[in-house]
Amino acid sequence: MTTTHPSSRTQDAVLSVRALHKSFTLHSIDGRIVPSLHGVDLDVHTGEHVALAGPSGAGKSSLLRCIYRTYLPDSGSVRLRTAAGPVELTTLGDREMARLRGREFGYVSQFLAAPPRTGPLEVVAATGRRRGLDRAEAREAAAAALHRLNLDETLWDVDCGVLSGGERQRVNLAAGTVEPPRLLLLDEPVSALDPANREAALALIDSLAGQGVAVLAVFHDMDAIRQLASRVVFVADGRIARQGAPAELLEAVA
Ligand SMILES: Nc1ncnc2c1ncn2[C@@H]1O[C@H](COP(=O)(O)OP(=O)(O)OP(=O)(O)O)[C@@H](O)[C@H]1O
Repeated sequence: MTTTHPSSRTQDAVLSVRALHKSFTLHSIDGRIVPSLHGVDLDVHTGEHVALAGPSGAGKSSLLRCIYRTYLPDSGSVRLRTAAGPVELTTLGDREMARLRGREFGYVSQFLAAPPRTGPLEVVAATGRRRGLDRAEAREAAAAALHRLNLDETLWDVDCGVLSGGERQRVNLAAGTVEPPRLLLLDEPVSALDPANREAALALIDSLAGQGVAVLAVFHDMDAIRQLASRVVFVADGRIARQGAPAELLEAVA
């Protein structure tokens, strides 16, 4: 078991997080401070699949959100290697951040955010277009992703708002992985899926490393971590407690 991963080389990391701190102020409860992250350091490299594990409330989702800047960290650095070179995300302007989110990195949350009266094919194809595909290519790639995740074709033009939780999760994952960016952040991407659909989703996620994508994913499911991860990072109380190969680390915490 290691506390510092041997391949932590900042220079060629796709993602480099340093000394990241985040706390929340609950203004409705006398300004109570809820600590969330305490100085997280993490590198993720091309083709690596890093799984974030740890107890509920440990700070795993907060870490993903601080990287994607859904949450603004209190301090620290989040550096993304882009086509134009390394970019510091914590201080980036909103317009440039929106551009990078479209093309350079993606975040698959547990919840599907789709415009009203929009069907799965359109939602997934729209992400493909933002990632540089033309209209026809985007529809083709979207159809392939939805097929791969076994979403029944009769649902492809149905308002996403009426889909079941598992169907929405598959649409979300299809959108996240279509024409995948260099870094994908996944927050419990298979939590609502039945066994057959879960296997299809895990296979899709597993294929990303071969396409040169770096994946940073939160999983509660230890079997999924064993199946997919090249490294597991165990988060506890807002800190990285341990990290290493899944076989050694999961055995140690079992
Ligand atoms: N928007 C928020 N406002 C206030 N506190 C928050 C907010 N988001 C997260 N927290 C707090 O930060 C801490 C870490 O939460 P986080 O969701 O990151 O944990 P987690 O490890 O992802 O948990 P889980 O596995 O249950 O999803 C928790 O104490 C949580 O209550």
